[in-house]
Amino acid sequence: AQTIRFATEASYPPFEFVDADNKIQGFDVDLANALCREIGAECTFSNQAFDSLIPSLKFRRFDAVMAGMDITPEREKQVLFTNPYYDNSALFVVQKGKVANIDALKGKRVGVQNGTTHQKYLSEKQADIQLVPYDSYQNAILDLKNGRIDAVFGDTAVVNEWLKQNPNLAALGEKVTDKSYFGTGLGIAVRQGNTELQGKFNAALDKVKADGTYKTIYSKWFQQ
Ligand SMILES: NC(=[NH2+])NCCC[C@H](N)C(=O)O
Repeated sequence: AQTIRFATEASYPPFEFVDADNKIQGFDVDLANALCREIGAECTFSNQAFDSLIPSLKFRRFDAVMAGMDITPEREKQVLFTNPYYDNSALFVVQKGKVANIDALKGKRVGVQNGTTHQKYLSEKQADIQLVPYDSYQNAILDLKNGRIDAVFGDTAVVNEWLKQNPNLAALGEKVTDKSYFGTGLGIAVRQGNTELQGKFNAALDKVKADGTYKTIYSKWFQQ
């Protein structure tokens, strides 16, 4: 069978994380495995720094990137995306009672992961916020809990997961859905020109959406 090598950055539950047995798990992994079953391919996952995913894909170290990655016009200049597989938005998280509203984040320190749409959005749209870049969102949340930073900005489903694990954290303000950063949804990236794999993924996505597999996987990982 064909082998499809996926790369991700696995500190991003519920999309992807490393479990107690050192296995990469999550919504993206379950969905990728369902797609691979449709395609009749063998799939492998490896864990990389988020900002190295697109460069490594271009260098042919992997065949596909599935990492809670937003489809953006800027990334589309470098890679080819499948149709969106998840509707995305972004949200701030703070220590409960510490920050009144998004305006109050002016001059404050906000953690983001390097290479993400969150980093780009804040640097371009919220220049008054002091950005603190992290290699992983796990480290950003640790610093938020320790009070080294004032907020973290991440994908809504991931923020909801942090809120579940940390009763002392709270969401701040409304979801951000600016189309040029977060609006188009998450996609699987393949190399420019690899329309063959893109086509297989899209056909498999249609299939798992139609036969209920997608819904089952979705309900396993996201609270309704
Ligand atoms: N696996 C991860 N750490 N993903 C971070 C994704 C963040 C954001 N959705 C982006 O595309 O830039």
